Amino acid sequence: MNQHVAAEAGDPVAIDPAGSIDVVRLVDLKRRFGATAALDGVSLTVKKGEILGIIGRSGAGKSTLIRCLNGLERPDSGEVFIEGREISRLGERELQPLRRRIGMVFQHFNLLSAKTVEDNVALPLKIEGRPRAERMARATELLQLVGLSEKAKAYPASLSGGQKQRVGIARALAARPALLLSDEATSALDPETTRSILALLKDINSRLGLTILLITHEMEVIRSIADRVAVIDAGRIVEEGAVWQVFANPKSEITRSLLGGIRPQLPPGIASQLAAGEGAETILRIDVAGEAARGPLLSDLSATVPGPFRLVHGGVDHVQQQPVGTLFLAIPRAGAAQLAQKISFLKDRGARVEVLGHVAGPV
Ligand SMILES: Nc1ncnc2c1ncn2[C@@H]1O[C@H](COP(=O)(O)OP(=O)(O)OP(=O)(O)O)[C@@H](O)[C@H]1O
Repeated sequence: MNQHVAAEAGDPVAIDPAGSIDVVRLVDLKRRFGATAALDGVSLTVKKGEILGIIGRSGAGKSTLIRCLNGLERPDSGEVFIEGREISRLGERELQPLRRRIGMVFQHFNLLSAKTVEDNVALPLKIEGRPRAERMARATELLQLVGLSEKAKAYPASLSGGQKQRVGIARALAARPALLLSDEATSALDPETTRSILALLKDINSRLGLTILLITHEMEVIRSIADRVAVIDAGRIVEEGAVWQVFANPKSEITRSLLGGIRPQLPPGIASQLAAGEGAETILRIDVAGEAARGPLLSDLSATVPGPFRLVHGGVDHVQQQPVGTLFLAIPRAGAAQLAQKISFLKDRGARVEVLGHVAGPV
Protein backbone atom coordinates (compact mmCIF):
# COMPACT_ATOMS: atom_id res chain seq x y z
CA MET A 1 0.00 0.00 0.00
CA ASN A 2 1.41 3.42 -0.93
CA GLN A 3 1.94 6.00 1.75
CA HIS A 4 2.01 9.65 0.81
CA VAL A 5 4.35 12.40 1.77
CA ALA A 6 4.57 16.01 0.75
CA ALA A 7 6.94 16.58 -2.15
CA GLU A 8 9.03 19.72 -2.31
CA ALA A 9 6.46 21.24 -4.65
CA GLY A 10 3.81 20.55 -2.04
CA ASP A 11 1.90 17.85 -3.91
CA PRO A 12 1.44 14.26 -2.83
CA VAL A 13 4.08 11.87 -4.11
CA ALA A 14 3.89 8.14 -3.54
CA ILE A 15 6.87 6.81 -1.64
CA ASP A 16 8.35 3.43 -2.30
CA PRO A 17 6.20 0.88 -0.46
CA ALA A 18 9.28 -1.34 -0.19
CA GLY A 19 10.77 1.41 2.00
CA SER A 20 13.80 1.23 -0.27
CA ILE A 21 16.58 3.79 -0.01
CA ASP A 22 17.89 2.88 -3.45
CA VAL A 23 18.59 5.95 -5.55
CA VAL A 24 16.63 4.44 -8.44
CA ARG A 25 14.20 1.56 -8.40
CA LEU A 26 12.31 0.56 -11.53
CA VAL A 27 9.50 -1.93 -11.19
CA ASP A 28 8.15 -3.82 -14.21
CA LEU A 29 8.37 -0.81 -16.50
CA LYS A 30 6.53 -1.13 -19.80
CA ARG A 31 6.30 1.27 -22.72
CA ARG A 32 5.10 0.44 -26.22
CA PHE A 33 5.25 2.44 -29.41
CA GLY A 34 2.70 0.79 -31.68
CA ALA A 35 3.85 -2.78 -32.19
CA THR A 36 7.28 -2.11 -30.61
CA ALA A 37 7.79 -2.87 -26.93
CA ALA A 38 10.54 -0.32 -26.19
CA LEU A 39 10.43 -1.39 -22.53
CA ASP A 40 8.96 -4.78 -21.83
CA GLY A 41 8.95 -5.21 -18.05
CA VAL A 42 12.20 -3.61 -16.85
CA SER A 43 12.97 -3.92 -13.14
CA LEU A 44 16.25 -2.77 -11.69
CA THR A 45 17.79 -0.78 -8.89
CA VAL A 46 20.71 1.61 -8.61
CA LYS A 47 22.08 1.51 -5.09
CA LYS A 48 23.54 4.50 -3.33
CA GLY A 49 27.22 4.99 -4.16
CA GLU A 50 27.42 2.40 -6.92
CA ILE A 51 28.15 2.69 -10.62
CA LEU A 52 25.59 0.70 -12.57
CA GLY A 53 26.16 0.28 -16.28
CA ILE A 54 23.26 -0.38 -18.64
CA ILE A 55 24.41 -1.73 -21.96
CA GLY A 56 22.49 -2.59 -25.07
CA ARG A 57 22.63 -2.39 -28.82
CA SER A 58 20.93 0.34 -30.81
CA GLY A 59 17.16 0.14 -30.37
CA ALA A 60 17.38 -1.95 -27.17
CA GLY A 61 15.39 0.61 -25.17
CA LYS A 62 18.11 2.66 -23.45
CA SER A 63 16.81 6.10 -24.45
CA THR A 64 13.25 5.19 -23.51
CA LEU A 65 14.54 4.06 -20.12
CA ILE A 66 16.35 7.38 -19.60
CA ARG A 67 13.26 9.35 -20.61
CA CYS A 68 11.17 7.40 -18.10
CA LEU A 69 13.78 8.10 -15.42
CA ASN A 70 13.77 11.84 -15.88
CA GLY A 71 10.04 12.04 -16.40
CA LEU A 72 10.14 13.00 -20.10
CA GLU A 73 8.28 9.81 -20.96
CA ARG A 74 5.40 8.17 -19.14
CA PRO A 75 5.52 4.38 -18.94
CA ASP A 76 2.33 2.53 -19.89
CA SER A 77 2.67 0.65 -16.62
CA GLY A 78 5.18 0.03 -13.86
CA GLU A 79 6.82 2.34 -11.37
CA VAL A 80 9.82 4.67 -11.30
CA PHE A 81 11.12 5.45 -7.83
CA ILE A 82 13.79 8.13 -7.48
CA GLU A 83 15.15 8.23 -3.93
CA GLY A 84 12.06 6.34 -2.85
CA ARG A 85 9.52 8.60 -4.60
CA GLU A 86 7.32 7.40 -7.44
CA ILE A 87 7.60 9.92 -10.27
CA SER A 88 6.00 8.38 -13.34
CA ARG A 89 2.56 9.88 -12.83
CA LEU A 90 3.57 13.35 -11.69
CA GLY A 91 2.84 16.52 -13.61
CA GLU A 92 5.53 18.90 -14.85
CA ARG A 93 5.34 21.13 -11.77
CA GLU A 94 5.89 18.29 -9.30
CA LEU A 95 8.54 16.73 -11.48
CA GLN A 96 10.83 19.74 -11.62
CA PRO A 97 12.38 19.53 -8.13
CA LEU A 98 12.70 15.75 -8.44
CA ARG A 99 14.33 16.05 -11.86
CA ARG A 100 17.05 18.20 -10.30
CA ARG A 101 18.07 15.15 -8.29
CA ILE A 102 19.42 13.70 -11.55
CA GLY A 103 22.44 15.31 -13.20
CA MET A 104 22.70 14.43 -16.89
CA VAL A 105 25.86 14.08 -18.97
CA PHE A 106 25.29 13.87 -22.73
CA GLN A 107 27.17 12.41 -25.67
CA HIS A 108 27.38 15.77 -27.44
CA PHE A 109 27.97 17.80 -24.26
CA ASN A 110 25.02 20.21 -24.85
CA LEU A 111 26.95 23.28 -23.68
CA LEU A 112 25.71 26.79 -24.38
CA SER A 113 28.19 28.31 -26.83
CA ALA A 114 27.41 31.93 -25.90
CA LYS A 115 28.21 31.34 -22.23
CA THR A 116 31.60 30.96 -20.57
CA VAL A 117 32.66 27.67 -19.06
CA GLU A 118 31.88 28.87 -15.52
CA ASP A 119 28.44 30.14 -16.56
CA ASN A 120 27.70 26.80 -18.23
CA VAL A 121 28.65 24.98 -15.03
CA ALA A 122 26.58 27.33 -12.89
CA LEU A 123 23.52 27.18 -15.15
CA PRO A 124 21.53 24.62 -13.08
CA LEU A 125 21.95 26.89 -10.05
CA LYS A 126 20.81 29.93 -12.03
CA ILE A 127 17.67 28.01 -12.99
CA GLU A 128 17.17 27.30 -9.29
CA GLY A 129 17.42 31.06 -8.64
CA ARG A 130 20.61 30.89 -6.54
CA PRO A 131 22.54 34.15 -6.01
CA ARG A 132 25.44 34.84 -8.37
CA ALA A 133 28.13 34.67 -5.66
CA GLU A 134 27.00 31.20 -4.64
CA ARG A 135 26.82 30.07 -8.28
CA MET A 136 30.32 31.26 -9.05
CA ALA A 137 31.77 29.74 -5.88
CA ARG A 138 30.24 26.38 -6.80
CA ALA A 139 31.47 26.66 -10.41
CA THR A 140 35.01 27.39 -9.18
CA GLU A 141 34.89 24.39 -6.85
CA LEU A 142 33.58 22.09 -9.60
CA LEU A 143 36.01 23.29 -12.25
CA GLN A 144 38.79 22.46 -9.81
CA LEU A 145 37.27 19.02 -9.29
CA VAL A 146 37.27 18.30 -13.03
CA GLY A 147 40.71 19.86 -13.57
CA LEU A 148 39.63 22.86 -15.64
CA SER A 149 40.11 25.84 -13.33
CA GLU A 150 42.17 27.72 -15.92
CA LYS A 151 39.31 27.56 -18.45
CA ALA A 152 36.66 29.26 -16.29
CA LYS A 153 36.46 32.34 -18.54
CA ALA A 154 36.87 30.45 -21.83
CA TYR A 155 34.04 29.69 -24.24
CA PRO A 156 33.13 26.10 -25.22
CA ALA A 157 34.33 26.58 -28.84
CA SER A 158 37.93 26.88 -27.59
CA LEU A 159 37.82 23.55 -25.74
CA SER A 160 38.70 20.03 -26.86
CA GLY A 161 36.03 17.31 -26.74
CA GLY A 162 37.41 15.94 -23.49
CA GLN A 163 37.45 19.41 -21.91
CA LYS A 164 33.86 20.02 -23.06
CA GLN A 165 32.82 16.79 -21.39
CA ARG A 166 34.59 17.82 -18.17
CA VAL A 167 32.47 20.98 -18.25
CA GLY A 168 29.40 18.82 -18.88
CA ILE A 169 30.24 16.71 -15.83
CA ALA A 170 30.86 19.76 -13.66
CA ARG A 171 27.49 21.22 -14.76
CA ALA A 172 25.73 17.94 -14.01
CA LEU A 173 27.10 18.08 -10.46
CA ALA A 174 26.25 21.74 -9.81
CA ALA A 175 22.92 21.15 -8.06
CA ARG A 176 24.36 18.29 -5.94
CA PRO A 177 22.27 15.55 -7.59
CA ALA A 178 21.62 12.16 -6.03
CA LEU A 179 22.32 10.48 -9.36
CA LEU A 180 24.63 11.23 -12.25
CA LEU A 181 23.11 9.84 -15.42
CA SER A 182 25.70 9.47 -18.15
CA ASP A 183 24.11 8.94 -21.56
CA GLU A 184 26.88 7.68 -23.90
CA ALA A 185 29.14 10.37 -22.39
CA THR A 186 32.28 9.03 -24.04
CA SER A 187 30.85 7.82 -27.36
CA ALA A 188 32.03 10.91 -29.25
CA LEU A 189 35.54 10.86 -27.74
CA ASP A 190 38.79 9.20 -28.83
CA PRO A 191 40.05 6.24 -26.77
CA GLU A 192 42.57 8.21 -24.70
CA THR A 193 40.09 10.98 -23.86
CA THR A 194 37.50 8.31 -23.10
CA ARG A 195 39.87 6.78 -20.56
CA SER A 196 40.48 10.12 -18.87
CA ILE A 197 36.75 10.94 -18.68
CA LEU A 198 35.97 7.49 -17.28
CA ALA A 199 38.77 7.90 -14.74
CA LEU A 200 37.26 11.24 -13.73
CA LEU A 201 33.81 9.67 -13.25
CA LYS A 202 35.33 6.88 -11.16
CA ASP A 203 37.26 9.42 -9.09
CA ILE A 204 34.10 11.46 -8.45
CA ASN A 205 32.27 8.28 -7.50
CA SER A 206 34.98 7.29 -5.01
CA ARG A 207 35.63 10.75 -3.57
CA LEU A 208 32.05 12.04 -3.33
CA GLY A 209 30.27 8.69 -3.05
CA LEU A 210 28.21 9.80 -6.05
CA THR A 211 25.82 7.26 -7.55
CA ILE A 212 26.26 6.88 -11.31
CA LEU A 213 24.08 5.28 -13.95
CA LEU A 214 26.07 4.75 -17.15
CA ILE A 215 24.19 4.14 -20.37
CA THR A 216 26.42 2.79 -23.11
CA HIS A 217 26.70 0.42 -26.02
CA GLU A 218 30.39 -0.25 -25.28
CA MET A 219 31.51 -3.03 -22.95
CA GLU A 220 34.88 -1.33 -22.53
CA VAL A 221 33.11 1.53 -20.73
CA ILE A 222 31.36 -0.92 -18.40
CA ARG A 223 34.59 -2.79 -17.81
CA SER A 224 36.54 0.35 -16.90
CA ILE A 225 34.39 1.72 -14.13
CA ALA A 226 31.07 -0.03 -13.46
CA ASP A 227 30.43 -2.12 -10.35
CA ARG A 228 27.38 -3.85 -11.77
CA VAL A 229 26.03 -4.24 -15.27
CA ALA A 230 22.54 -4.78 -16.64
CA VAL A 231 22.25 -5.89 -20.26
CA ILE A 232 19.14 -4.66 -22.05
CA ASP A 233 17.81 -6.19 -25.24
CA ALA A 234 14.44 -5.69 -26.94
CA GLY A 235 13.19 -3.80 -23.88
CA ARG A 236 14.14 -6.48 -21.36
CA ILE A 237 16.99 -6.85 -18.88
CA VAL A 238 18.45 -10.12 -20.11
CA GLU A 239 21.34 -10.32 -17.68
CA GLU A 240 22.51 -8.49 -14.58
CA GLY A 241 25.36 -8.91 -12.12
CA ALA A 242 28.78 -7.83 -10.86
CA VAL A 243 30.81 -6.78 -13.88
CA TRP A 244 33.59 -9.33 -13.42
CA GLN A 245 31.09 -12.16 -13.03
CA VAL A 246 29.19 -11.21 -16.17
CA PHE A 247 32.52 -10.94 -18.02
CA ALA A 248 33.60 -14.33 -16.69
CA ASN A 249 30.35 -16.13 -17.36
CA PRO A 250 28.01 -14.32 -19.75
CA LYS A 251 24.68 -16.11 -19.82
CA SER A 252 22.96 -14.56 -22.82
CA GLU A 253 23.94 -14.54 -26.47
CA ILE A 254 23.63 -10.76 -26.63
CA THR A 255 26.07 -10.34 -23.71
CA ARG A 256 28.52 -12.70 -25.40
CA SER A 257 28.26 -10.71 -28.58
CA LEU A 258 28.74 -7.38 -26.75
CA LEU A 259 31.79 -8.89 -25.05
CA GLY A 260 33.07 -10.24 -28.36
CA GLY A 261 35.44 -7.38 -29.04
CA ILE A 262 37.16 -7.39 -25.66
CA ARG A 263 37.24 -11.04 -24.56
CA PRO A 264 39.63 -13.43 -26.31
CA GLN A 265 38.11 -15.30 -29.22
CA LEU A 266 39.57 -18.17 -31.17
CA PRO A 267 41.38 -16.53 -34.12
CA PRO A 268 39.20 -16.79 -37.24
CA GLY A 269 41.92 -18.71 -39.10
CA ILE A 270 41.65 -21.52 -36.52
CA ALA A 271 37.91 -21.23 -35.95
CA SER A 272 37.31 -21.76 -39.69
CA GLN A 273 39.20 -25.09 -39.56
CA LEU A 274 37.16 -26.53 -36.68
CA ALA A 275 35.27 -29.69 -37.52
CA ALA A 276 33.41 -32.33 -35.56
CA GLY A 277 34.74 -35.90 -35.30
CA GLU A 278 38.41 -36.91 -35.41
CA GLY A 279 41.38 -34.65 -36.11
CA ALA A 280 45.05 -34.13 -35.40
CA GLU A 281 44.22 -31.82 -32.49
CA THR A 282 41.24 -31.21 -30.25
CA ILE A 283 40.63 -27.54 -29.41
CA LEU A 284 39.39 -26.71 -25.90
CA ARG A 285 38.09 -23.41 -24.63
CA ILE A 286 38.72 -22.87 -20.92
CA ASP A 287 37.11 -20.03 -18.98
CA VAL A 288 38.34 -19.39 -15.50
CA ALA A 289 37.81 -16.47 -13.13
CA GLY A 290 38.19 -15.27 -9.55
CA GLU A 291 39.84 -17.70 -7.12
CA ALA A 292 39.99 -20.44 -9.74
CA ALA A 293 42.16 -18.20 -11.95
CA ARG A 294 44.65 -17.40 -9.19
CA GLY A 295 46.11 -20.91 -8.89
CA PRO A 296 48.81 -22.48 -11.09
CA LEU A 297 46.17 -24.14 -13.24
CA LEU A 298 48.23 -25.13 -16.28
CA SER A 299 51.31 -26.30 -14.41
CA ASP A 300 49.09 -28.38 -12.10
CA LEU A 301 47.31 -29.82 -15.14
CA SER A 302 50.64 -30.77 -16.65
CA ALA A 303 51.91 -32.28 -13.39
CA THR A 304 48.71 -34.20 -12.64
CA VAL A 305 47.41 -35.52 -15.95
CA PRO A 306 49.89 -37.04 -18.42
CA GLY A 307 49.86 -36.20 -22.11
CA PRO A 308 50.80 -33.08 -24.07
CA PHE A 309 48.78 -29.94 -24.63
CA ARG A 310 49.54 -26.65 -26.29
CA LEU A 311 48.40 -23.12 -25.53
CA VAL A 312 46.99 -21.79 -28.80
CA HIS A 313 45.51 -18.45 -27.81
CA GLY A 314 44.01 -16.51 -24.90
CA GLY A 315 45.02 -14.68 -21.79
CA VAL A 316 44.06 -13.44 -18.35
CA ASP A 317 42.49 -10.06 -17.94
CA HIS A 318 41.63 -8.21 -14.73
CA VAL A 319 38.12 -6.86 -14.23
CA GLN A 320 37.32 -5.18 -10.89
CA GLN A 321 40.65 -6.56 -9.60
CA GLN A 322 39.47 -10.10 -10.36
CA PRO A 323 41.34 -12.30 -12.83
CA VAL A 324 39.13 -13.35 -15.74
CA GLY A 325 40.82 -15.70 -18.18
CA THR A 326 40.02 -17.47 -21.42
CA LEU A 327 42.49 -20.01 -22.77
CA PHE A 328 42.36 -22.07 -25.93
CA LEU A 329 44.32 -25.32 -25.71
CA ALA A 330 45.12 -27.80 -28.44
CA ILE A 331 45.40 -31.43 -27.33
CA PRO A 332 47.32 -33.45 -29.95
CA ARG A 333 46.10 -36.91 -30.86
CA ALA A 334 48.93 -38.33 -28.72
CA GLY A 335 47.17 -36.92 -25.66
CA ALA A 336 43.63 -37.82 -26.71
CA ALA A 337 43.46 -40.76 -24.30
CA GLN A 338 43.74 -38.37 -21.36
CA LEU A 339 41.31 -35.76 -22.79
CA ALA A 340 38.45 -36.67 -20.46
CA GLN A 341 40.81 -36.68 -17.47
CA LYS A 342 42.13 -33.23 -18.41
CA ILE A 343 38.62 -31.86 -18.75
CA SER A 344 37.52 -33.23 -15.41
CA PHE A 345 40.71 -31.93 -13.72
CA LEU A 346 40.02 -28.44 -15.09
CA LYS A 347 36.36 -28.56 -14.09
CA ASP A 348 37.30 -29.68 -10.58
CA ARG A 349 39.47 -26.56 -10.40
CA GLY A 350 36.43 -24.39 -11.14
CA ALA A 351 37.05 -23.80 -14.86
CA ARG A 352 34.37 -24.01 -17.54
CA VAL A 353 35.55 -26.22 -20.36
CA GLU A 354 34.12 -26.58 -23.82
CA VAL A 355 35.33 -28.85 -26.60
CA LEU A 356 35.13 -26.56 -29.62
CA GLY A 357 36.02 -29.23 -32.19
CA HIS A 358 38.95 -30.73 -33.98
CA VAL A 359 41.44 -29.52 -36.55
CA ALA A 360 43.05 -31.68 -39.23
CA GLY A 361 46.60 -30.47 -38.62
CA PRO A 362 48.49 -28.36 -36.08
CA VAL A 363 47.18 -24.79 -36.12
N1 LIG B 1 8.78 7.94 -30.05
C1 LIG B 1 8.89 6.74 -30.60
N2 LIG B 1 8.03 6.34 -31.56
C2 LIG B 1 8.10 5.12 -32.12
N3 LIG B 1 9.01 4.19 -31.79
C3 LIG B 1 9.90 4.51 -30.83
C4 LIG B 1 9.90 5.79 -30.20
N4 LIG B 1 10.90 5.83 -29.29
C5 LIG B 1 11.53 4.63 -29.37
N5 LIG B 1 10.93 3.85 -30.28
C6 LIG B 1 11.32 2.46 -30.60
O1 LIG B 1 11.52 1.77 -29.38
C7 LIG B 1 12.68 0.94 -29.46
C8 LIG B 1 13.67 1.37 -28.39
O2 LIG B 1 14.18 2.63 -28.74
P1 LIG B 1 15.26 3.42 -27.86
O3 LIG B 1 15.49 4.72 -28.55
O4 LIG B 1 14.80 3.46 -26.45
O5 LIG B 1 16.53 2.47 -28.00
P2 LIG B 1 18.07 2.78 -27.69
O6 LIG B 1 18.61 1.58 -27.00
O7 LIG B 1 18.19 4.08 -26.98
O8 LIG B 1 18.73 2.92 -29.11
P3 LIG B 1 19.96 3.88 -29.57
O9 LIG B 1 21.17 3.35 -28.86
O10 LIG B 1 20.00 3.67 -31.05
O11 LIG B 1 19.60 5.26 -29.18
C9 LIG B 1 13.22 1.07 -30.86
O12 LIG B 1 12.69 0.01 -31.64
C10 LIG B 1 12.65 2.39 -31.33
O13 LIG B 1 12.48 2.40 -32.74
